[in-house]
Amino acid sequence: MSAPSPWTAPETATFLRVPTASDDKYSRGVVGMRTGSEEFPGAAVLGVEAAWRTGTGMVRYLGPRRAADLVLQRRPETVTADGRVQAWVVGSGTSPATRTAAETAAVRTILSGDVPVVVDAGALDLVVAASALTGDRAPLVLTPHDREHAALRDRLGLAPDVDREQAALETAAVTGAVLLLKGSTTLIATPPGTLRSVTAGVAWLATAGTGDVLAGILGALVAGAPDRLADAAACAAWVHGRAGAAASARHGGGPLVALDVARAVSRVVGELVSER
Ligand SMILES: NC(=O)C1=CN([C@@H]2O[C@H](COP(=O)(O)OP(=O)(O)OC[C@H]3O[C@@H](n4cnc5c(N)ncnc54)[C@H](OP(=O)(O)O)[C@@H]3O)[C@@H](O)[C@H]2O)[C@@H](O)CC1
Ligand SMILES: Nc1ncnc2c1ncn2[C@@H]1O[C@H](COP(=O)(O)OP(=O)(O)O)[C@@H](O)[C@H]1O
Repeated sequence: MSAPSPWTAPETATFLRVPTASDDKYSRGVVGMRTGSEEFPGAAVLGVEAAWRTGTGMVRYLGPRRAADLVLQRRPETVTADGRVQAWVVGSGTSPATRTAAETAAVRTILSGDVPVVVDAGALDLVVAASALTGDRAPLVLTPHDREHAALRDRLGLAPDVDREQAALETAAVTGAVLLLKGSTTLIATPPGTLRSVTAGVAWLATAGTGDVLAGILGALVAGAPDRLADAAACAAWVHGRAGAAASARHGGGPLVALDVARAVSRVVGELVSER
């Protein structure tokens, strides 16, 4: 296996879409988010803020009342009515232990649809091996951190203690999904066997909620380019990393909080696209 190839700033800049005179909110892509719960309502706010800040035509948020109220308080632009979307984000701020049967059914319907889905945190338990599928399934990007990846592999019957890069490629191949494996080095593995790495971040990103922000960034990018999941994943990780660095730099290189990272995304995107 060859070493992963590093994803670069110029690749990120080229990937990012800038609206033109002929765009409207729908042509730019709409991201739908089923995130947050009574337990973790803040994750909904973080992901929605990040999606808006990445640049998207619309964010639809569908979640528990308390989370929806908090989302609207922070971002009244958000649409809380169901409707057509070009990408879904599911699972951030949810837990299989407390997920209702109705929510499980709703997420399963999304997973078996044809719109691409970012599957994070508490929805990863609903991902099955591609070989176990009897019908169609949406194109997926899975976004576990290392512990969530280990749990996913365990459930899929894959060996523990495999080299991280090799394991990422194997999980992608077995699930048929793009795998974005979070960490100080984030890996993006694809089912056919490509492997990219992203090290754009800072260690201050090791704080609660930054993964929820990443899922929002990725959802927005997928909605704008639903046929380029692996590039969207690498681009999201890169933008997230730089936003983390920018958020820390605003505080003298000190600690950041997840909402700072989401807020910094607009500037990171702006600077990248103005340089191309
Ligand atoms: N603001 C929000 O709404 C936020 C919401 N969030 C949402 O939370 C959900 C769960 O995500 P997660 O990554 O925390 O879950 P997970 O991998 O299962 O980790 C649990 C593991 O950690 C360990 N552990 C726990 N406490 C520990 C300690 N003090 N010191 C050391 N270890 C400790 C614990 O070990 P144990 O206690 O069992 O020994 C277990 O192994 C998810 O939906 C996410 O989106 C987050 O993004 C945060 C911000
Ligand atoms: N030491 C680190 N250096 C750089 N980035 C990190 C580090 N630790 C975590 N990150 C990044 O921060 C994010 C953490 O996500 P996650 O573990 O899902 O947190 P949460 O569940 O609290 O939102 C990921 O994007 C990860 O790549």
